[in-house]
Amino acid sequence: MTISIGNDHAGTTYKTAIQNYLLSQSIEVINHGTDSEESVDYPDFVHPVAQDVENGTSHYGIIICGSGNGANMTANKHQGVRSALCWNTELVALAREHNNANVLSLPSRFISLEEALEFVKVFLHTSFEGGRHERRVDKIACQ
Ligand SMILES: O=C(CO)[C@H](O)[C@H](O)[C@H](O)COP(=O)(O)O
Repeated sequence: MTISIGNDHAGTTYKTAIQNYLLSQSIEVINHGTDSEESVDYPDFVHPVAQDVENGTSHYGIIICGSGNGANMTANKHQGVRSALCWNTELVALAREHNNANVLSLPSRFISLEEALEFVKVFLHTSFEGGRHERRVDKIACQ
């Protein structure tokens, strides 16, 4: 499995920890995020993640900014990307089960690092339920 990851300065610490966790699970990581805490603009680091998911280079994306909103908005501009902003484990599970989310957006200034790592685990280990949800997810894309 390959995961693309992107973050702004608010997400650097969390990104590094998540990246280390993914590598420990033998998951390939493409790091598009900044590795510095110097102020940057989140779209510059999120569009490449969404492009990877859009074109099939990566199975999933993980994006991190302070509130998670800017990163989420950016990712969802891409066709075929379903990015979910999550701040508890139930939302993460539902994003996979009901929405077949392929990008997880994390608000680093509103969740602990332990929560962020737990959310990543839940995201990766929860399957799409299909059925009635498949019809709805199919209707998300603009014709
Ligand atoms: O884009 C965001 C909000 O939607 C992110 O939370 C950014 O990380 C945040 O805006 C950065 O804020 P800063 O005051 O420039 O550190």
